[in-house]
Amino acid sequence: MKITSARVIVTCPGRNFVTLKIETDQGVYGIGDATLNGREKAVVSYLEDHVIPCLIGMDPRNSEDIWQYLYRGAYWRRGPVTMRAIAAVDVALWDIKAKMAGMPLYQLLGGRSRDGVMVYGHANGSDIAETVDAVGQYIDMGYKAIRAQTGVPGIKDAYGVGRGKLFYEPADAALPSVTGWDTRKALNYVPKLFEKLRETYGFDHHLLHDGHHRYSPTEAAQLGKALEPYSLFWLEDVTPAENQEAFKLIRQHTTTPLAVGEIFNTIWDAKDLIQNQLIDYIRATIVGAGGITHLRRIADLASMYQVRTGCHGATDLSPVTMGTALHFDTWVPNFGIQEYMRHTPETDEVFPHDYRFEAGMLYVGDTPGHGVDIDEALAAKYPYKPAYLPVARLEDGTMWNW
Ligand SMILES: O=C(O)C(=O)C[C@H](O)[C@H](O)CO
Ligand SMILES: [Mg+2]
Repeated sequence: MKITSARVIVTCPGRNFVTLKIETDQGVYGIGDATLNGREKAVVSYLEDHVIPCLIGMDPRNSEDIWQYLYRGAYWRRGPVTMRAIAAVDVALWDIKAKMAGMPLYQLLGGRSRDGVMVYGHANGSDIAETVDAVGQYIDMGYKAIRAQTGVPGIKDAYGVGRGKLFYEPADAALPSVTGWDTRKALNYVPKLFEKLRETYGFDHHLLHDGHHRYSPTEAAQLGKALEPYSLFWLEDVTPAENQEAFKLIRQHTTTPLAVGEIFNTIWDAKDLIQNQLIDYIRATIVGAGGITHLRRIADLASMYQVRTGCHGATDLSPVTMGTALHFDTWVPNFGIQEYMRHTPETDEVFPHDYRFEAGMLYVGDTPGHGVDIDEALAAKYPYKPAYLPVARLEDGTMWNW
């Protein structure tokens, strides 16, 4: 069996997506997501100029060997561009393998470990009152777990406050828009949001919050401690994770569970955090961390330390990643939760899929493969539009982490 062609499809049905389609001499094809929000074209070039020429003629059944070929063979290992390109190839090859076997992908991974996948949605508002309402709407839709982000008085365009009710779409401008940050103001305000949420809705739902890499380790510890009475499911990316040692300090001071890893590319980014039991949830996902082949290694390492999975699932991860993640989540023994930001109806039309939401859970279908396709004719109607993620500055102009 041979790979006969591989093509990159770029489409913007409301936001940009990069998709790889691999075709074979047996008429079976596979689809993989390669979207890197705000830097999409870098992955397009990596795939078209440096990966696809090597793939033609290879046996698509050898997905492990092809993964190693692309990872070791590049010599320049890791990084978001390389690992997204590898992920796209890997997912397309698993899709082909599962289609050839006539099975849904989760069967090839080891079958079902659960009936459905608990997801969390994104509630946000410009202040506490609006955010409390938004959380209520998610509860009414049946969600069991909800991430809550609020605007903070005195902070311009605080992280996580969206333009739409059901999703947050930060990549919104042809050049990066400038947002603000003020740690003191956030530290004073965010605990009040969770106090109000628990007062209003009680303790039956899981609540989550994303610090989005903004706090220092000491400030992160303060926030974790202040949130303890409200029993969060997790506090995410509360400090940047390049320096994994920093989490030791946070851990000494708070029992609020910690989640990290949506920007991780490989097991090496997560290794010390996991082995030192400095986090509770690992957020690495299919498209970010080299596809199924690599993510399952991260999950296996995590399982030894009782760290559970919590795959990233923002709107910049295409339905192909969402569908594939759901197969992974349906199988992975140490599953924790899956993020689920709804895509626009236009995106759902371009990427027909068989997963479905019901009562706070997502369920995979039994279509052979990962169950997500691309309508190429429709995709062609939505040309690429440059869109950057914002940047963040402190009040005095100092550049901060967005
Ligand atoms: O979903 C989350 O937790 C995020 O932090 C979303 C990110 O800001 C988004 O994926 C960036 O592209
Ligand atoms: Mg996040």
